[in-house]
Amino acid sequence: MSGPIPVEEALRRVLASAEAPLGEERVPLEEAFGRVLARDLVALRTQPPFANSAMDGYAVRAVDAAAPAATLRVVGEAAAGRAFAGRVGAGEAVRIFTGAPAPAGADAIVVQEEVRRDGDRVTLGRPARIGDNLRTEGLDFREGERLLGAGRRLGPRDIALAAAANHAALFVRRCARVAILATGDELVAPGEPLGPSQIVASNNFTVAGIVEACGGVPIDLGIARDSMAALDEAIRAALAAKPDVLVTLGGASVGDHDLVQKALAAAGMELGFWKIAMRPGKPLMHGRLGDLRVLGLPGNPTSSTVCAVLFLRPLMRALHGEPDPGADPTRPARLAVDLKANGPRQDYQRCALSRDADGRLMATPLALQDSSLVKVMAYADGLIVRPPDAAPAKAGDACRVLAFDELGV
Ligand SMILES: Nc1nc2c(c(=O)[nH]1)N[C@H]1C(S)=C(S)[C@@H](COP(=O)(O)OP(=O)(O)OC[C@H]3O[C@@H](n4cnc5c(N)ncnc54)[C@H](O)[C@@H]3O)O[C@H]1N2
Ligand code: MOO
Repeated sequence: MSGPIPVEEALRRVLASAEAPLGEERVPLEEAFGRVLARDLVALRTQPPFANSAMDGYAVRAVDAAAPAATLRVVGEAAAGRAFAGRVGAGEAVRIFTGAPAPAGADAIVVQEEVRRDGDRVTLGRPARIGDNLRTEGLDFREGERLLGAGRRLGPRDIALAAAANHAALFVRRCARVAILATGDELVAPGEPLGPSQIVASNNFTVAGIVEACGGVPIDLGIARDSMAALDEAIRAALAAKPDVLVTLGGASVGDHDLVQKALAAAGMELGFWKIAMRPGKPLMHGRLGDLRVLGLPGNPTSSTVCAVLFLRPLMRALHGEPDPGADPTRPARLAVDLKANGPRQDYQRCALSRDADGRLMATPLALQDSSLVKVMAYADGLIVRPPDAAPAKAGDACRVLAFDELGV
């Protein structure tokens, strides 16, 4: 086996294993939130379909309303959903409400606060100009217009746009199914009785949450013990669940009880790579078991989380057909403290993020960086990314950070 590969190379190989986006399915609009469009969204209608009033007031002909204190005769009414059937003629006005179609002949709306009404007469407080308070047909969008591109993850405003464009259902990508298998004799589920050498499994919750944040469906395969028999059975259960991705947790390193890779190989997995030049997360494993993409995440809680953010998230974005799934997720910031030179592994330091007096993003590494610490991970705002062999850095120097809330993790 060759040595650890660089992070970029590992990401490239993980993304290559997505091959093509998952298939598409048609879902009602009510179920489209968070899904990824599989086809461009094209408007089925023009919005607004007719010129309409932006205000409650009177529809007039600007030519009649040019003189100061012009008085017009009110000949009818137009409300939202109920147009005025006639035409506004010379010296006439139509009472109109917000959203109502502009009557034929009218080319301006005078707001009601600026008129005096007396029976069927209305006297304008000031002259009107053509187009005043009118919304033109197609101001928003036109039938046939491409409104959203395939690959767009749908938020609430996108779904409103689809509704306005008269789509009752949308073609979206099938949600990636991600089976999650925790491994280790020491693990029990929260609330279960704990033996003397045991701890509570937590990584599976991080990964399941990240899967959901990426629009996927987590499939909890529970905890497998550190034996070939238990792992074989768990891998069979994983295959039966027909996931798109299998994530294993723990047992990825070199210890006598780290059997995950061996069990997967026995089940027919073709190993892609094992070990990356990064910290935490060095023993990450990637392979293929038939159609299934396998990501073996290291057991340390920080390591599994960092690997899920850096590799599982882009893999899911690729499976969902989102654009540029491997895009650099970092942004620029400044260091709040000095940092020592980095070693040969790309380093991901848990950090707090804040703004300085000038509003610049500042990154402060948290005091404890041990990869076993769940609390530090929960409290961190993000990660400072330090390239392999980075030189010592001073407070105020530029750095790159990955902000968890921006990535929804
Ligand atoms: N001789 C060496 N030892 C280790 C190396 C190495 O290169 N040589 N690498 C270290 C690094 S780096 C990491 S990371 C860990 C990863 O080891 P494994 O993936 O085999 O993980 P485990 O040994 O199963 O567990 C490590 C640690 O994490 C806890 N754990 C595991 N699963 C969960 C879970 N679902 N929820 C919460 N905590 C979990 C587990 O109890 C262990 O404490 O190996 C180093 N060793
Ligand atoms: O890579 Mo391990 O993930 O350093 O703790």
